[in-house]
Amino acid sequence: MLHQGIRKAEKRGTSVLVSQVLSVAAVDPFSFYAAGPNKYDNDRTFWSDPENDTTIVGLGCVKQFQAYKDRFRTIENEWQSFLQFSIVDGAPSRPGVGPVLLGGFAFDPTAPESGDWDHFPEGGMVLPELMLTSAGSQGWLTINAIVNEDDDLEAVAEDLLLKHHGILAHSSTDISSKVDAISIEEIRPQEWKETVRSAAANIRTGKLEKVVLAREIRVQSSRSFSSSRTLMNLKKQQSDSYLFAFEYGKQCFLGASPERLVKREGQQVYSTCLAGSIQRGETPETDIELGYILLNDHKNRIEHDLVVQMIRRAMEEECDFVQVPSEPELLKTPHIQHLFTPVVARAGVGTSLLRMVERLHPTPALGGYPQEEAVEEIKRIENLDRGWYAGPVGWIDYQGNGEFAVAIRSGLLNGDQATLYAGCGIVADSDPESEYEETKMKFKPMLTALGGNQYD
Ligand SMILES: C=C(O[C@@H]1C=C(C(=O)O)C=C[C@H]1O)C(=O)O
Ligand SMILES: [Mg+2]
Repeated sequence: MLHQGIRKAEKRGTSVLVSQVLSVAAVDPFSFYAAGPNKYDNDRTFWSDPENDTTIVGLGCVKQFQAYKDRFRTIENEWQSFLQFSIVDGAPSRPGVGPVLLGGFAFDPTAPESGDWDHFPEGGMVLPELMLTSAGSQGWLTINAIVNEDDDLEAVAEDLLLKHHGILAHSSTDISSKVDAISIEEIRPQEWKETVRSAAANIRTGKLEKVVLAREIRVQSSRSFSSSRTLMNLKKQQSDSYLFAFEYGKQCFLGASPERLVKREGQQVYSTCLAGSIQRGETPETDIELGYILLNDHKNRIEHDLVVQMIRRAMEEECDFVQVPSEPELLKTPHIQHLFTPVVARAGVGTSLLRMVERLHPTPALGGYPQEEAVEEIKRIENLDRGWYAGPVGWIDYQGNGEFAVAIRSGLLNGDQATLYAGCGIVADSDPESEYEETKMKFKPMLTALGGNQYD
């Protein structure tokens, strides 16, 4: 394959991607991720979906796709032209194997920056050097190399072998899920409640119907946080969520989000409307009762219905046969239950996964309604650098399949410190105190994974 790649590079006068896929016995994705840092210092990516259909772990990076202006289209176009000169060998016809980009996008590239997210691009997706895709008992290893016309075949092959040797056999010592003592610092909670109060008042008099306001907390640990340990804990504790992790330098942004933005598999397109929240009950009876209250709560239904309305319209513009149930159901995660409406459609001619991401982001579940006014309002009043929080994170393969979730229930790990983010949908009759309690619930998945539940 490498040989063919170099010949193709000679013929075209350009560099060529050679992507070799090997079928491997079941490999534990967490050990694979944890084995990474020795050879792939701080350049790892992780993705898994709630159904465990596709878990993808990327180590290293052979090419970065980064963009600020028109970031979704730019990356899409660059990916497409890059793929024109590629050789893919051994790939089964299944999504997420072979050349795959993994990455994410900032919530709002035009928002002022605090410096916290300096290592993260406004839009950044990486093509890993070594990638594991696993699905049940099956696994595939994709090895990507970019070759040039004057490359020496043997040297390239040897280099690849040396680097990848031992990764699969490596058994990591870093994956015990033990957590350390942590302390939590809230950042201006009173000021946040005041912002919520005035945002709700503005909604009652203005043309904005909903705005999502987020806040952050800082967590300090007695030793450095480990992204592999945190991912392992999230996997155990939040098995019905998407897990994601993206390393940039010494920082790692990771989380367990219950919210799909959009998925594409062949011609099928899936999206999710998720908004409206209530706590879990302590007994099965109170849990059912709380679910019933949520399903019938006027304020939460407004929060939710605005999301359905917007997603339905966007899907109808880009797709055919859009199906949206008329009533929401409940989606229960260990710390919180939500109103949930799934959306299914068939891809329209000329649309693509990243085009759908662009069209949908930010939905009123993360921005507000109407979209543009809400994003402006967030910039004006929120006083938080969201960075990648609430932005789209996910993957796209060389055939256009892939999936993006919205990066909520997440945090930025930075040595022995972490910043966690949570927000909620503010509508006309939002009460600051109960919205504050709602954000507390939304911090719990990450807090529990990082250091046990000490936030009551
Ligand atoms: C913004 C977040 O969550 C969003 C807001 C919700 C709400 O306000 O009810 C529910 C689910 C999410 O769409 C978050 O978790 O940070
Ligand atoms: Mg809410």
